[in-house]
Parts: sequence; C-alpha cells; structure tokens
Amino acid sequence: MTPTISVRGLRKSYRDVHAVDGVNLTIDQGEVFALLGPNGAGKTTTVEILEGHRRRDAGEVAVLGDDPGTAGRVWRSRIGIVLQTATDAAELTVAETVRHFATYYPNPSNVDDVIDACGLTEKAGSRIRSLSGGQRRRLDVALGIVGNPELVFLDEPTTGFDPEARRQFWALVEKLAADGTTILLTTHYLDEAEALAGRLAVIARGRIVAEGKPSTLGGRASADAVVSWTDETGPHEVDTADPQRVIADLSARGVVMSGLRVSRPTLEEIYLDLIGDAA
Ligand SMILES: Nc1ncnc2c1ncn2[C@@H]1O[C@H](COP(=O)(O)OP(=O)(O)OP(=O)(O)O)[C@@H](O)[C@H]1O
Repeated sequence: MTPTISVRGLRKSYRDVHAVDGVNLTIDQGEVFALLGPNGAGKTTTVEILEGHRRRDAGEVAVLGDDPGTAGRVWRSRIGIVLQTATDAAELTVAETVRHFATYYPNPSNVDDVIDACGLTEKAGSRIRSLSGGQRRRLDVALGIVGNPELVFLDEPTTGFDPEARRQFWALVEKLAADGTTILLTTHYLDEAEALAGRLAVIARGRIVAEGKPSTLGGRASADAVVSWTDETGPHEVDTADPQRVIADLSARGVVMSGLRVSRPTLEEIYLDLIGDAA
C-alpha cells in the first residue's frame, strides 16, 4: 500500500538556519502520527511543506500520492488543515462559517454533525467574536474537518484548551481516526501525544532524533525500572532491569514492604533526554 505521507531527505533552510535538515518520514493510511520537538525544531516548516504551503530546498515528498509543491485543487480538497485561527469573519455565526467552508469541498460532511462533534452545538448561532479562545480553536478544527478529508494536519490543536475541552478534543480525534482518517499532529503536550498517537517522532534541530510507539520510544520499554518501597528499616529505591526479580527476592527474604512501586521512565523523561542529547 502506498503510504499517505512519504518524505525522503527533506531539507529547508532560511539563510543560514537549517530549519529542516534531512528528514525522512513514512505515515500510513489511518495512522495518528505525532511530531514532537522544542520551539524552533522544524515541525511547522515540515508540516507546511507537506501541506503545500512552503517550498522545499531538497528531498522527495509525496502526500496522498502527489507532490504538495505542485498538486492542485482536487488534492487540496482531500486534506484538512487546522490552522491557528482560520477565520477572521467575526460577524458571522459559527454555523454560517462552517456552512460557508463546506461549500469549498466536493464531498463535505454534514455541517450540524461537524458542529456537534466539535462541541459547538450550543454556540452554533453565536457570532465568532463572542467565542472564547478555546471555542474559537474548536471552530478552527470544525473548519479543518468539514471537507471530510482523508488526511488532517493538526498543528498544536489544543493550545489554550481547558482540561475538559482537551479530553473532548481527544475523543474527536479518536473518532476521526476510527473512521480511517490519517492524522498528523504536532504538539508540545506529551500526554496528548501518548493518548492519541500510534507512532511519534521527535524532531530537534531539523532532524528526527527518535521515532516509534509512545510505549517504546527511545528505549523506554527496555529502560531500567525503579522499584521503591518502605520497610522497617526505612524507604528504599533500586534501579533494575528485572523488577520482578527484585520483588521476588525481597518477598523470599520475608521483607514486609509497604508503598511498593515499580516505575519506568515517563515519555516526558525520555523526550527531555532525547532533545538534551541533540542540543
Ligand atoms: N519564514 C521564516 N524565515 C526565517 N526563518 C524561519 C522562518 N520560519 C521558520 N524559521 C526558522 O526555522 C527554524 C524552525 O522553525 P519552525 O517554525 O519550523 O519550528 P517549530 O518546531 O514549528 O517551532 P514551534 O514549536 O516554536 O512552533 C527556527 O529556527 C525558525 O526561527
């Protein structure tokens, strides 16, 4: 099967800044893929090249089988882009705006369904200028998906959302993914990447420094575990590759443990290590 996104040797510089410095990526149909990285790492540049919004200096790029640098309107109608604040039509209502955007596409989704999926039903008749920041962001998402796209780009979609709105948004992404939509997400929230992405890549200084599943990224699954517990002699902590063995030995010696915990590095710890190494 042809991948939905295929990138080989992608490069882009701005004067002497190598914003994207040899990126390779393959994303298959139906995947939710997250791109993580610190400010200035090259995420937006990469994504905008894939969207056909920025020219590249070098590399092979195919998105839905076409080169985004030269692809036309039909191709564009197959992708959904959630821009940071896509509309300034402050006097239009939510429903009017979504309905208007739907007319740009040959095969749009039902406008009411999209408004509902984005949690905006109560605001459907409200003018955009009266929306809160988080509600405007949901409208951006609604405008990005109303064309019923095969591939959706979500650039830091939940920035400014309250925790409940983030959860609702995650449920929406899960629903899109369950319907077979391919999703490329950039985010600074590691819990978001972990909750949503089947695979992710960490980009630093224009290069991918690690790629994999959230559970195994950067050797996470095979990293040493920390076993901690308290017994009659006080609190203890042991780094080990084999936590089961440590616990079995303690039990066999009759040690009475309380507060027993086994922890592996979090995705955040792995991520900070990875970008620290790349600095
Ligand atoms: N239009 C531009 N002109 C000059 N330099 C640019 C331009 N756009 C981006 N850059 C530079 O390219 C590098 C990568 O920027 P990019 O916006 O791709 O990073 P990012 O990973 O999306 O960062 P953030 O997390 O802050 O959004 C940065 O050093 C940035 O200053």
